[in-house]
Amino acid sequence: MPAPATVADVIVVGGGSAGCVVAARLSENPYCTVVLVEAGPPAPAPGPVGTLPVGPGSELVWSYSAELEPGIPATLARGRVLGGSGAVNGGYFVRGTAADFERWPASWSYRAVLPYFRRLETDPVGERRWHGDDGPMPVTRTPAADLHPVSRAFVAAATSAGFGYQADLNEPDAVGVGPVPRNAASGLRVSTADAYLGAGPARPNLRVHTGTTARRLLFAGTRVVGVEVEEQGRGWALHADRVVVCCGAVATPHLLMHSGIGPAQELSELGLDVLVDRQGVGRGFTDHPEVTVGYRRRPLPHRSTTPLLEAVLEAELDTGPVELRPYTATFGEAIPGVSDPLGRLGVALMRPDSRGEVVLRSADPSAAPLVRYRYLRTAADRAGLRAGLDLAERLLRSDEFAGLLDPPEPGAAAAAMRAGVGTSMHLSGSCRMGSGAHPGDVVDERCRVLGVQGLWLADTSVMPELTSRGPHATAVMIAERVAGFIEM
Ligand SMILES: Cc1cc2nc3c(=O)[nH]c(=O)nc-3n(C[C@H](O)[C@H](O)[C@H](O)COP(=O)(O)OP(=O)(O)OC[C@H]3O[C@@H](n4cnc5c(N)ncnc54)[C@H](O)[C@@H]3O)c2cc1C
Repeated sequence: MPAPATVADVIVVGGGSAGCVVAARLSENPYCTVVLVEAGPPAPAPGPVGTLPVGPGSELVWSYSAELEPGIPATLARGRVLGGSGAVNGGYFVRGTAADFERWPASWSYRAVLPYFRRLETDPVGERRWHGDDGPMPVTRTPAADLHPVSRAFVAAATSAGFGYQADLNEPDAVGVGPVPRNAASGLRVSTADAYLGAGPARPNLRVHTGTTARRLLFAGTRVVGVEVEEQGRGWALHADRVVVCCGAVATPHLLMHSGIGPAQELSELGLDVLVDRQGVGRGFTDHPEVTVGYRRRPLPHRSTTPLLEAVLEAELDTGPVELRPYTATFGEAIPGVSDPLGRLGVALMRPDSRGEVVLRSADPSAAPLVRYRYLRTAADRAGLRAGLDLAERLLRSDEFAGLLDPPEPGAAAAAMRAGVGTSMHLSGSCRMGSGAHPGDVVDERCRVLGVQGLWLADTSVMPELTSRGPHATAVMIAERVAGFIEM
């Protein structure tokens, strides 16, 4: 017997990095009733930002089948817990740059989004005109004196190689090497569930349903009227005439397609009814391909008061085309269930040309889609990544690293490239924002789904171009902004 239907002013589907923000901001209005639906469990107690609970068997992630290049399979993790991917991620919290937002519609210029970046954070570092003093997300950096020896050697090697030192990587045009801003406090990761929902007393006008999975959006004609959900095997309905989908860049296009919004031919071939033919749903996403140069570490004389695993990534180098990430822990130390004894310097291509797609494999909404990356399809992408790997090899062989590691053999960069590409897990842009004139546009500049009424998207799926930094801080900014568009 189905449970009774529930009615609210707004339903937010997906309680991840963005969804928690949207639900919290909308429910600041006591006259607006909000229901937040999250498939995963409630937020766990904040854990050390240097440990990522995403390894095999983790109960806090969705595992998707992915194909990075034709014939190169991979498993892709995304957060499945209140707080979403931001509750399990590496804690690097770097904004997109001013140049990144020049590639977005003019209404999302850096000038337009800066107030939302400031509103979401408390960051005592840097010039006040760029930063917020009283926002929910704490932003911290490892002090220079406490840097892990690997981070310290990396900063010294990069500056000796001619790269500028950048104390605040969240300045609008920041490039160079410097400490990584993190969404962490006292070494513990702070997700948006912690920062926006955990703080303060529960609000009577906000109901949070964890362990509840949205299967389909419900429509009357082309107006959204609610969401069909499943909780412990029972299906029931939630009703509202405003729905905000925040399921992340894989699950948002999946939910839209199962609701009849997507490439008509693909939906019809699976026997799904087509409500609106939108070619861009699931198509054209980008992510930062990453290849690491591995090395054998020597025993490290880490004498700071900072615990060794407080942060996996304390410092980084942004050159523009690539980002170099000197991980301070092996992946075996950082990810429970993973076995990898090598130290690693990651190299990620930050403005790749190659585009991927999220493809339905079944008409059953509980069946996971396939994520096809099509990484490194262009010569420019391959050359850009290769140049970054050569730089990584050079830095690791520099004097600054002497004594910390066995320098990689000459040719390590080429060998790393041959060994195959990995992913930064920054998948974005699978339901891109635009004017509506382009067949690939899925939402307008206020993030309303084109062709239907009452439906918004607010997560990394809407990014028209992936930022040249990790997307987490930008996801929170998008959520802050979209909440303002919906306010009752
Ligand atoms: C392992 C890992 C490490 C990363 N490290 C970094 C990093 O250090 N820095 C950085 O900038 N970025 C990082 N990222 C990327 C970043 O965390 C994400 O891009 C960002 O958190 C995405 O936010 P979102 O709101 O779009 O989606 P998510 O945070 O993924 O939220 C989506 C939510 O929707 C829920 N959901 C999905 N489908 C349904 C459904 N049908 N019904 C109900 N609920 C549903 C999910 O369970 C999830 O909670 C990392 C990602 C991963 C996976």
